[in-house]
Amino acid sequence: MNLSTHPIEARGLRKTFHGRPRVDDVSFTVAPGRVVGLLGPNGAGKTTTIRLLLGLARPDAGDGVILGRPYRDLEQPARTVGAVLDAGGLHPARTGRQHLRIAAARIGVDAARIDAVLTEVGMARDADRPAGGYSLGMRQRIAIAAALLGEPAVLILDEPSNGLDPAGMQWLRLRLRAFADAGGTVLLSSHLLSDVQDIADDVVVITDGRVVAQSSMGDILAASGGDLEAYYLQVTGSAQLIENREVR
Ligand SMILES: Nc1ncnc2c1ncn2[C@@H]1O[C@H](COP(=O)(O)OP(=O)(O)OP(=O)(O)O)[C@@H](O)[C@H]1O
Repeated sequence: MNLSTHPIEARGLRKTFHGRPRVDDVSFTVAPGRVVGLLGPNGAGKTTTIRLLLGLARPDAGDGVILGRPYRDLEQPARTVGAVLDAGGLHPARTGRQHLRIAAARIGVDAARIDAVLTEVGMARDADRPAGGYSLGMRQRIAIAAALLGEPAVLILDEPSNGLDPAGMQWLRLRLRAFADAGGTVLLSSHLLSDVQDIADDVVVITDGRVVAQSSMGDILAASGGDLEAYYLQVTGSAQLIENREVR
């Protein structure tokens, strides 16, 4: 295996909850310099797949592999992989800056990085307010700042645009594009198809825990008349659902 070819690899991942497979034989790869969009309806298994890749859940079968190893076996996992999972996870009494200080100390990053990432995510002005008073978008910006803190080579982001305002979304698109263009590797889940259409090089679509489509964005747009949403609705079977529910 050439380690540099695919920094992110899902190899036959399977996870069962209460006897029902919720992630079932999921395989895909993400090459350096690529942004891959992980799409699928609510409950499809995107977050579970991401948790399996990040070693936060144990697969019943298959492997999640980052730079050739399971996440937990990486020498400096949090400096290798920047992750955004749940913007709700901030302690309400701690300020944004305190969260980043704790994260920086834990992963061995110089505290001087904190001001840099706070400025980058547009949170310098609000960094010393308790997170309990932050809006969803502000919490999301702190979560993104934490992911960038260790200058990772790989970003794995679960709905990173959640709560961001249009300027924040545009900043994130440009940031992720620049990150990938500099050789970084990005996996992001999102329901915002226009966002994904603008940024992703490749798309993996999951429905009911299984990969139902994976393709380059170029091929998808060529085949769908430039419309990722039409493609998505088709491959997830949602187009049929909408037709059946159409108000006459
Ligand atoms: N810890 C758990 N225990 C039981 N069921 C779970 C657990 N985690 C996830 N599930 C179930 O697995 C399925 C996939 O959930 P997951 O969060 O991965 O979906 P998702 O694609 O991220 O959805 P959404 O777009 O709504 O965030 C859902 O049916 C969910 O209820």
